[in-house]
Amino acid sequence: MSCHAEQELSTPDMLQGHIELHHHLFGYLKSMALRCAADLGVPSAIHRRGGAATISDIAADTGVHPAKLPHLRRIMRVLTGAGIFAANDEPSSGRRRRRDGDTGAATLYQAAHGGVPAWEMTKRDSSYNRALNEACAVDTSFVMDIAVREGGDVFRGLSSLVDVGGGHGAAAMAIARAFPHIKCSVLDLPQAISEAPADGMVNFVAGNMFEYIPPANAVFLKYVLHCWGEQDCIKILQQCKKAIPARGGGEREEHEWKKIFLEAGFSDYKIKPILGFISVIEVYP
Ligand SMILES: C[S@@+](CC[C@H](N)C(=O)[O-])C[C@H]1O[C@@H](n2cnc3c(N)ncnc32)[C@H](O)[C@@H]1O
Repeated sequence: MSCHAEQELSTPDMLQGHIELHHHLFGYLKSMALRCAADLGVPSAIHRRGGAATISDIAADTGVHPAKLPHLRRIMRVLTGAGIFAANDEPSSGRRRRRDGDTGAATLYQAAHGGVPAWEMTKRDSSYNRALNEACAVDTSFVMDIAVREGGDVFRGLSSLVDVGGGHGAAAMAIARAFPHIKCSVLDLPQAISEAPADGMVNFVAGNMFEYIPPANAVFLKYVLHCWGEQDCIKILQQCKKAIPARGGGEREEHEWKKIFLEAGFSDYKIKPILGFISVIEVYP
């Protein structure tokens, strides 16, 4: 047996490894989904409909509550991907959004933990808190080093950034390493911030993103919004918007000028350098 751990791996190899790890991590989903479909009697329901049924038909015939339709749709998508069922595109099959109220009062996590939401559990159970923060940090530092290398252009031109729900700061640190001039902060709940590594690279702020986000040129959110229903996402994004100062006058890059010119109705423009960094911009109607 051998292992490639000592070798320098290319980005595609690293990403392939990451995908394979996720396949193992979530491998149980297929068997759980299959068991769920069998317990609900989905195959018989389809059979009784002559071999083809919509998700709504299946829900009606198996007694699945209408509020759980998005969940049934996801289970069927997993099993279709696994080749157990086949799908024609239903008009609504593109909808993947989770809405507040879809799941009733509690999420699956809450149902499995006596009604306690995940971020309340991190406050109550220090070993769970540590495990979750460390797991996020390890995965995030791996992904972010690659993301910054491959798509780091989005951070160019920023002087400050706040990573909201940034945990132990792995993403903010990757950004700060690649762009040392960007003042990076992390906002997270006190139980996450209290154990974050204080290396001076990143400024940690304990708080609640529903109440206040420290001001910065840009707000970064990674693996945060997917934890929340629609209404909560809107509240978080409203706080994000408040944190980013409205843009007044200032220096702009070419693509930013281009957007303004085109939105103003001009058809084209030309930038003519004339002296050092001074240029003339011609704008054509
Ligand atoms: C799934 S983790 C993602 C962590 C990090 N962004 C990453 O990708 O590794 C979600 C984070 O949101 C934080 N969080 C949850 N509720 C929060 C709130 N009300 N205010 C600030 N952070 C919150 C959690 O503590 C946790 O660190």
